[in-house]
Amino acid sequence: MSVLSGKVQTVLGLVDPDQLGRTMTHEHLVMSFECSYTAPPPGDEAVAENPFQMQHMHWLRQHPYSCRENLFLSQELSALRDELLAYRKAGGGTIVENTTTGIDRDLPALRQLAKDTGVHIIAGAGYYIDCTHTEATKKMSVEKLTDNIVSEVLHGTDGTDIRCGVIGEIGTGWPITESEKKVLRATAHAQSQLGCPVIIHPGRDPAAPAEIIRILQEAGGDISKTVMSHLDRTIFDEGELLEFANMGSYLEYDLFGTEMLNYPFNLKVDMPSDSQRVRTLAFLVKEGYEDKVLMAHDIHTKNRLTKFGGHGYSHILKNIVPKMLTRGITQHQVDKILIDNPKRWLTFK
Ligand SMILES: CC(=O)NCCS(=O)(=O)O
Repeated sequence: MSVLSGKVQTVLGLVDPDQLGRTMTHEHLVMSFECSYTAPPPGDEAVAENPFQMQHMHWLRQHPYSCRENLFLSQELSALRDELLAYRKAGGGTIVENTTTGIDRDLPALRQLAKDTGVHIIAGAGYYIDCTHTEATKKMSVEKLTDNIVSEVLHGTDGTDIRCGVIGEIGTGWPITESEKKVLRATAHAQSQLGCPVIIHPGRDPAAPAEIIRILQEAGGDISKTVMSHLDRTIFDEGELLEFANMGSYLEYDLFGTEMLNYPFNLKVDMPSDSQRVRTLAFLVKEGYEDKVLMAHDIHTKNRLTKFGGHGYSHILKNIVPKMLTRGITQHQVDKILIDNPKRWLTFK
């Protein structure tokens, strides 16, 4: 038993799990996504230079990663404060902030946002995908990586005493690199020491989630306390989805609000619509996975903020939940997905 057992760790300290309320388990508030910049389609360079105008909003939704300015959520603290106040008003209680080392985590800013708005914010420990690993990170042993992650949870990080309450999002690509495999093993070792929640960003291939679970399992991770993110753009076949669900992790649909015809990170992928996401959730609930499903928006670009005409952090609560209720998911099941499942996942063993 540690001092963390039975508690949830927010950027303002430990809280009782019952205090969390409705929880988005995969968001970003303060981050930079510069690592994922992709050049605009030929001919669109001028729009990409100056996109924050009404007439360019559709372009920005279709090409969010092709405008550098769009990749710096960290520049929008005042808008983020307004977003969180609106989220509370819409019935939200908690946000898991998945920004890890490599995409510019800013813990003091998260603490200030939590103080200003009353929303519980839980910060993420660990490392994002390979291309953001420094040379020093790549050279670290699994033991050293484990110690770093454990310390981020127990003592705080980035020169602060602000402690992380989950490990992740831990980034992986496809195929998974050697450096990412080391981080996954360190994640499992840290989790087995701490009894803490873990959340994973898989590569964009249907085989990636299962491969990650195998690596974590072999290293002693607790799959029942692990979330597999971004399933909406990763597994499309219902049979494969059920096979993966059977491995025992939480199943996260976290790109609600994302609308994109050509997904630049894998052009073979057809990004689903919100209606298709709801249909998949209804399928998983029907198949008996209502205790495993989680939801979020994974906001990581500016155009998705309401300030810029985006859907904001309250989209699920305001628009998606009513739709779920018309598609065979009961209010009791919605409460499981938004309250009970996050609470169980986030509570330290
Ligand atoms: C911040 C982050 O990693 N978001 C995931 C974007 S993706 O397109 O689903 O990989």
